[in-house]
Amino acid sequence: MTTNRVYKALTIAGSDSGGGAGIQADLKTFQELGVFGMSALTAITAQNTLGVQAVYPMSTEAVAEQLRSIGEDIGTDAVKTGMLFNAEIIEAVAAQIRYYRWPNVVIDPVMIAKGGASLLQQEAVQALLTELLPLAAVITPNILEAEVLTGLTIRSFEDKQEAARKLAAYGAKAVIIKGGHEADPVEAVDLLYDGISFDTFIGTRIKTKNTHGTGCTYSSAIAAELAKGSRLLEAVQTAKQYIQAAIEEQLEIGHGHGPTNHWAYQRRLRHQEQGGVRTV
Ligand SMILES: Nc1ncnc2c1ncn2[C@@H]1O[C@H](COP(=O)(O)OP(=O)(O)O)[C@@H](O)[C@H]1O
Ligand SMILES: Cc1ncc(COP(=O)(O)OP(=O)(O)O)c(N)n1
Repeated sequence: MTTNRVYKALTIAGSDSGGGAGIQADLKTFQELGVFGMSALTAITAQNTLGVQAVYPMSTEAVAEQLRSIGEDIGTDAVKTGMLFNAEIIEAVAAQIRYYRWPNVVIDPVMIAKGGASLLQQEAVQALLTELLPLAAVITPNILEAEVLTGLTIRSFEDKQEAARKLAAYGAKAVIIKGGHEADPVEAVDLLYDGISFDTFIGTRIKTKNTHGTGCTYSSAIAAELAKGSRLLEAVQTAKQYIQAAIEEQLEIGHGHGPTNHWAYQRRLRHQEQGGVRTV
């Protein structure tokens, strides 16, 4: 009997009852990319495609205890953090990551949901910068999050480069400034800085309102690929392909901003393997 090596990834994030973002999006992404997914819940949100109706944060004890359960028994090959909500949870998460020396920490600095609900208290920004960034293999802010974290106004490519350098100075090994919210009607461009040089990842911009959970999905895909042993550049390349497929093959779910499609990426790979012959 042969036993295959199982790669594991842990998401530390909030629950989205509508299934589009948060822990639900993260676990779907891990599964699709062939990684065993685990979770530690930081908050429960009552949420759907129309917005966030309520937020119920977990106690720091509950968050720390979930992480201990994983650390004492299972371990992980990568960690992704999403909604962390307050400074106390951030400190508890950082302490456990340090204690268990978990590798491949991907930080998605979730702040505000699409409808405007706050998923991170303003006073927690400093804790994110000083406690979590030094542990990060990569941090993946969108433009607004990069502005809040750096205090810069980001308008140009040079602004994005400056923001990335500033975030790397906090100790993050790499920074990706995502371009999903930019005005470019043709391309969605993400900028990667690894502390030495810059790379861009270019996707075709899809005109759609169904982009709920794109940031969660993208950062989880990076974490899953790192868990399997990919280098950061390859991991981001795969994540970009995953998110492109997940946005392009839209799902019509709910009445607002619909979710990403987690079936799309593997379907495309199968299609390519079959020499372009599409099976239903
Ligand atoms: N309309 C779109 N078309 C193609 N790619 C997109 C679109 N919107 C976002 N993306 C991509 O999805 C990923 C997540 O980015 P973004 O939406 O900016 O994150 P967030 O959900 O954190 O705001 C990035 O790779 C970004 O370029
Ligand atoms: C529980 C929870 N976590 C994170 C988010 C934000 O997800 P994101 O991928 O940034 O997508 P939008 O909120 O922009 O749709 C969330 N909404 N809920």
